[in-house]
Amino acid sequence: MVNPIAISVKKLDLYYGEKQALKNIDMNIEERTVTALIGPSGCGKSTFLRTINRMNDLIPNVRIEGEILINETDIYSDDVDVEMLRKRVGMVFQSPNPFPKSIYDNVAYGPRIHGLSNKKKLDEIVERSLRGAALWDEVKDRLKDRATGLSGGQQQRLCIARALAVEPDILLMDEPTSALDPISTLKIEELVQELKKNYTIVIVTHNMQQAARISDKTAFFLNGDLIEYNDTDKLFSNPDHQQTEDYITGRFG
Ligand SMILES: Nc1ncnc2c1ncn2[C@@H]1O[C@H](COP(=O)(O)OP(=O)(O)OP(=O)(O)O)[C@@H](O)[C@H]1O
Repeated sequence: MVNPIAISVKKLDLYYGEKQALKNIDMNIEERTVTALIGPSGCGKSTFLRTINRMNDLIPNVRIEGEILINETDIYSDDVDVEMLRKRVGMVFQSPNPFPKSIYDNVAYGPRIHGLSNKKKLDEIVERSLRGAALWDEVKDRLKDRATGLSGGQQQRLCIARALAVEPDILLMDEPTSALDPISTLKIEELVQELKKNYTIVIVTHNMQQAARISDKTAFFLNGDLIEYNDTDKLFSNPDHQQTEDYITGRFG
């Protein structure tokens, strides 16, 4: 079954000053799928991920050419409201980064800055988001405790709950398990499988086994080029390109 396209990337180039970090990237990402971005350090995975919610806008001297269409709108056109874009395209980072606030306030943060103050509605959103991030049962009796007292794995699921609270369509994850122990990693991987029923997920990972376990499609980057974008099973068992083969068999990277 082919899902509708959630993100359509067309001839995307990105430069940091003179240096080109993404070269002519074309990619269609389907709704409600998990796409893994893999490749050696410095190949452009995180840069590419950040283009999808314009996080690179915050970096000086970045120049972007080409298009990224989300819901048929080019997110780089002048009239795009970047705050609204980031509401629809949430992001989870490598190290869990909860705010130094309570568990409740972390999750309620996004809805509050978007103007919601009704306590009952906020309570509902906090519960729904924490359930969605598979954290509710562990924290429901201590919502007023500081988030920084949670374990690393719980903090990362809290960050996922915080992202879910503003009801995004797309979730970007930049190596979300690299700072976590194996059990917390497994929980996040299971959660990703659950979340893809409702969200489109793009995840950067250094762990090829993780990409193979959790993604539907895998994109292999090398020196800013998208070398291969294929069904995950195909890419890891019978890739179309020699460079992919060399990378997944450990010949470089
Ligand atoms: N803020 C920046 N300013 C200048 N160059 C940058 C910046 N961020 C990344 N780069 C360069 O762009 C290239 C791609 O970096 P990027 O972080 O996207 O790679 P990556 O594949 O995510 O690497 P890693 O796996 O190590 O995180 C690298 O050459 C990097 O040095």
